[in-house]
Amino acid sequence: MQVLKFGGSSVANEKNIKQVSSIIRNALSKDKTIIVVSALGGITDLLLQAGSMASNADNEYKQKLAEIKERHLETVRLLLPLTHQSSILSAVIQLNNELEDICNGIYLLGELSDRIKDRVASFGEILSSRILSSYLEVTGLDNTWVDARQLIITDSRYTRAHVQQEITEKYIRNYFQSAIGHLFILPGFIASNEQGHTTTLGRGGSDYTAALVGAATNATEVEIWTDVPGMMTADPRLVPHARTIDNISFQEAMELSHFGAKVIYPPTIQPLLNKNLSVWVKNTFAPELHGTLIHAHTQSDGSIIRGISSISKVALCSLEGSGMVGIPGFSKRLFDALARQSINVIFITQASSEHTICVGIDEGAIRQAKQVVDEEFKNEIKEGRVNPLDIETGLAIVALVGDHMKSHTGISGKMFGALGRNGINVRAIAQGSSERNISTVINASDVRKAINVLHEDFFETTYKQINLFIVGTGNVGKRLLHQLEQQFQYLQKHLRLQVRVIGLANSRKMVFDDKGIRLSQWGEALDNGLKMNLHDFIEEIQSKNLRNSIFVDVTANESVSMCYDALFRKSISVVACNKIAASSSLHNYQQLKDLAREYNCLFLFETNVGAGLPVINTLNDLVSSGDTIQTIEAVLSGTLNFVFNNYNGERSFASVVRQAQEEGYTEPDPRLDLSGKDVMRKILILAREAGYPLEMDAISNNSFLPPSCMNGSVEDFYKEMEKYESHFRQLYEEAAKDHKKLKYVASFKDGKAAVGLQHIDAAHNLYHLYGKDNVVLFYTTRYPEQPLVVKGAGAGADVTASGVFADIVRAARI
Ligand SMILES: NC(=O)C1=CN([C@@H]2O[C@H](COP(=O)(O)OP(=O)(O)OC[C@H]3O[C@@H](n4cnc5c(N)ncnc54)[C@H](O)[C@@H]3O)[C@@H](O)[C@H]2O)C=CC1
Ligand SMILES: N[C@@H](CC=O)C(=O)O
Repeated sequence: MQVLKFGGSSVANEKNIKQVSSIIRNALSKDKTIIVVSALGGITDLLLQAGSMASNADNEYKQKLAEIKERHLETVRLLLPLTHQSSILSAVIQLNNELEDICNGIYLLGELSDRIKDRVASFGEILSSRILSSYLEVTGLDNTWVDARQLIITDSRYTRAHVQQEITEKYIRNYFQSAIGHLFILPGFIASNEQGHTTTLGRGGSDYTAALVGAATNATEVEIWTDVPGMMTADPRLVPHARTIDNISFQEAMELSHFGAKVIYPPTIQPLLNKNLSVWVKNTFAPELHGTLIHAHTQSDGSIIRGISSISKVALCSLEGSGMVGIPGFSKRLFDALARQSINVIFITQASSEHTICVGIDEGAIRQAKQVVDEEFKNEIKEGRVNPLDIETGLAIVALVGDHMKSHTGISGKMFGALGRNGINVRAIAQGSSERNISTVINASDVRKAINVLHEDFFETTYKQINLFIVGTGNVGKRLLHQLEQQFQYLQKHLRLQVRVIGLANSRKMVFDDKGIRLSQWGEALDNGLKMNLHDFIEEIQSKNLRNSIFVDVTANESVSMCYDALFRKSISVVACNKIAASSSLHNYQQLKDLAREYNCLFLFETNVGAGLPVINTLNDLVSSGDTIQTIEAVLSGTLNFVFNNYNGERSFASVVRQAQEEGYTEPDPRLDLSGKDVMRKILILAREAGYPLEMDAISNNSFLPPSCMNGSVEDFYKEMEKYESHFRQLYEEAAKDHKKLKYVASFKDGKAAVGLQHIDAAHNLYHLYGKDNVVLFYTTRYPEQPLVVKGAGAGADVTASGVFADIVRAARI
């Protein structure tokens, strides 16, 4: 014997009923079959509405009844050929007439008792099962319609009747043992009491009917057919990559169902659990899919976490006070008080200090909770031993569920780590000693992010989604976007990172796309975007509240650098090639680093020194492994190195500088390079990263640029430099006559930093530097004589973009 139960969506209309019949036909080829049917989708609500309207003397109930009647008649008309409609049509009409008589009675009496409610609601399952039975008959599947009220006997708690197990099991067993035939159709949800009055089984009632029948007949298979592919690892509306769970234990199913995965209502499956029978959850509309097998026993398929679920609209109620410590009975009184108001407690925590007890309840019940608890503890509150009940709303519970969590360490650590890295504040925690469920209370606005983060960490072997917000589409920005586009597949395949640009801006425009901006067409997308407003851009990033968000600053703008702190406070990592923040006041630099640490995110600016060269990371590695930086000697300006390598007086100094700008080595304002300011920033950053608390104004700068070149615009600067050509030639010739090269050298020694032009001879470490190269010499405790050297191209859009890219990957992999 096998039992198949079809829910309301499976029999919602003629098309679905035909699909159900093909599943039944297939099942019949294997074994004798009992079908349990819910009402046509939406009908139970309509029936109860009609009853309630009638009791409130609202004439509209007649319209509801007409709607109910028409839905069923229409289904019959569409399902059956005209020649076979008459008997079922008259049965449907007769049942609807009976329903109408009852509702007229309710209208006249102005009263709707629970008993009559059950009577009204029962028409849904009776009608659906009769229609299905007729259709199967007409299509050649002989069957017997069985009135479930004859087999399932309950007490008289109408609307949520309790089944009398023994007698029910006996009736069902006896009936099916002697019944002739292969196919039986039963209305789910309905039963009767000892007086023969109709009762209903409450929430999940049809599942319960199937379980009772399955258990009593020792069915080989019990299948719950519904409109989803089975129980899912998370709510698919929140997590697009949620997948069906193949196997799950009853206990896990119960935990997940309690937390929102309402595919089945496990408590109603208890009869099967008692008999160690398993249940399949299958999709009516994709029967070929595996579905979910709910086992009586825990089965290990290697997964530790089975699913993630959530409950929204949760309020946390905290009872707190010194008067609670060490005094038995407080919690009992709290729970009794809540129970008196039928307030369901969905979450409990109490620290071992016993100073506070905290319960989670539905937000809808907060007023009654406050009233009843404050009343219960009014004496203690008056005496100041307990505070009035504190209630916080706008919360939700997110829970990890899995039987095997108990045999694994580190699950909660991983859970809280993932939430923390994404700035999700955990307000309360509960884990039962069964270790089957770890529940956290978080802000409701963080639920989507939390579930996705956890899903990614615990289930997705595919990839982690990284959400980028990039500001700056100039020389470096353009190359970065190009590299991101080119490397998309590589990152996904080899690093399991799916990197999407969600927000993009320059000084004119900004654009957002939650699915990721198409990088082949970012220019067009930006042109069609909104007028750039930095404040709005940052606010949008914060309100999107996406997991694994990274802000990328590819500008040279101070206002942009001043937004980092707000981003860190939302646990959003910042990657910057913009040097302004790291070379701002020591206080600001330290505060930004502290904030990033405090909010579990990263502040990465490797490209601030040496563009794509691994200068800062090398320095950090030395320091963190216990080395001490004693001296730094470096050439840190790609622009100046390029200029002095290419200038020999044959063409003007200004034209060589212009070439450096055209080739993308200079700052957006090349005066920063020529004045030595850019080099000062870099040596300042290196000194700070080496652990020395340096300020910019403590750095001496032996500049070679005539002060008047700094006046006016960039074009004025070029014109002014032309006027000083003889000055630049003289600088060159003085060095050249001694076979020396001009190098703009940055040094740091004994806590002091200096930058300036120097003559370098061929024996010097800094001499052999070509093109736009940079070189950094670290003399440390471990490298006292021969320095650790980092050398290579130190400017240029491509190498800088690749350094920014590497920082993005670093931030993505935390
Ligand atoms: N070129 C190089 O070799 C290296 C450059 N860098 C740094 O890279 C950064 C960018 O340099 P480039 O791309 O050459 O500059 P760029 O001038 O070509 O581009 C700057 C971009 O920032 C945007 N921008 C400026 N102010 C903005 C604001 N308030 N809001 C939004 N967008 C704004 C501009 O619209 C432009 O798209 C600079 O900070 C520079 O110091 C760092 C290392 C090496
Ligand atoms: N303008 C800079 C670029 C890198 O920071 C330089 O020339 O070095």
